[in-house]
Amino acid sequence: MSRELNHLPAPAKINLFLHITGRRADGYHELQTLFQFLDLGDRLSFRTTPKDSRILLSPELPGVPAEQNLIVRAARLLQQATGTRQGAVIQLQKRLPMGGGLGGGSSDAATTLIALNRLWDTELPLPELAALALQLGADVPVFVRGFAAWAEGVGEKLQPASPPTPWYLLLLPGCEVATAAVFGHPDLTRNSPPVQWQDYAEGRCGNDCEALVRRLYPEIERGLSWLKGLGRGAMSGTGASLFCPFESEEEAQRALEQRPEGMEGFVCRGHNRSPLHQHLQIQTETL
Ligand SMILES: C[C@@](CO)(OP(=O)(O)O)[C@H](O)COP(=O)(O)OP(=O)(O)OC[C@H]1O[C@@H](n2ccc(N)nc2=O)[C@H](O)[C@@H]1O
Ligand SMILES: Nc1ncnc2c1ncn2[C@@H]1O[C@H](COP(=O)(O)OP(=O)(O)O)[C@@H](O)[C@H]1O
Repeated sequence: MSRELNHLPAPAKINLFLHITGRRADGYHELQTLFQFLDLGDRLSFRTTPKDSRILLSPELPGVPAEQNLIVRAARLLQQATGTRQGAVIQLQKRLPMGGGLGGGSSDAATTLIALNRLWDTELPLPELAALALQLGADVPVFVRGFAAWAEGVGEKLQPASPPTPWYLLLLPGCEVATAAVFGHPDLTRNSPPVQWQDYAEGRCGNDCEALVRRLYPEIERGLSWLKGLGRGAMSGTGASLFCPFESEEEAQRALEQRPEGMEGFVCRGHNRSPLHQHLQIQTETL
């Protein structure tokens, strides 16, 4: 019999700081970062097809053929790992900008792994799902685990963390930044000394991609210099999304109304437990 899960959240993440501490022999970069979730994201609906193993996704994303979409790749990976012959019909409501440093594609993939693992009764434990997730991208495991985390390695070594959960103004300068292009740039800072939690707590951590990305993208420079005039404005991941914490929703809302012309913005809240895990009542703290 066909089973369904509808309107599941695929939340955005932000990197509260991002340091690049080295480069591995395979070209991937060693990071230190602090991930937090936002109550803003894509939505996904799933219906299983017990007698048809195809994975059907609609709508297709512009410029991303279905077989390259992380949702379809996640579903196929779970089929391969478990040997299930079931398929699924998946609907995507895309809200997060692509290449926005908010991890939208990675979060879609994680929501797919968690939803289909439940609907297909394949029952892989979360740590095993997180190991599969890493094959899809460095950012996918944190969305599977579902707790805000201090991350090291390429982003897969995760320690639960409880940073403050302020309101944020999220500002979208409207450009797409390719993660691979930033990591491949000769001018990127790649030798930050390792830091500890105390360094973050005392304001000594930033985003090592920021100087380069500001130089390459004038719109990001414009948005970030405006946000830094308001408070602790920062860039998420390799860009392009920008954020600034506020003590109240009203303050964030007032800032939103004065945002630079031509830029989209949202007021949202930071969460140390993923909205997906809250929605499905997955016990993250027992991991
Ligand atoms: C930088 C971060 C920080 O959260 O986020 P985004 O800006 O993409 O959101 C992530 O580590 C991104 O993770 P993710 O977007 O999953 O990256 P992947 O698909 O694994 O990698 C894309 C490309 O970036 C480079 N890459 C990625 C991660 C890493 N630690 N070192 C790298 O050098 C590689 O060239 C890789 O081919
Ligand atoms: N479901 C998906 N949603 C968004 N992007 C996807 C998806 N599947 C594959 N991609 C590809 O991954 C790239 C990075 O997407 P995204 O995760 O949104 O940005 P970022 O890694 O900067 O946070 C996109 O430009 C797109 O080519």
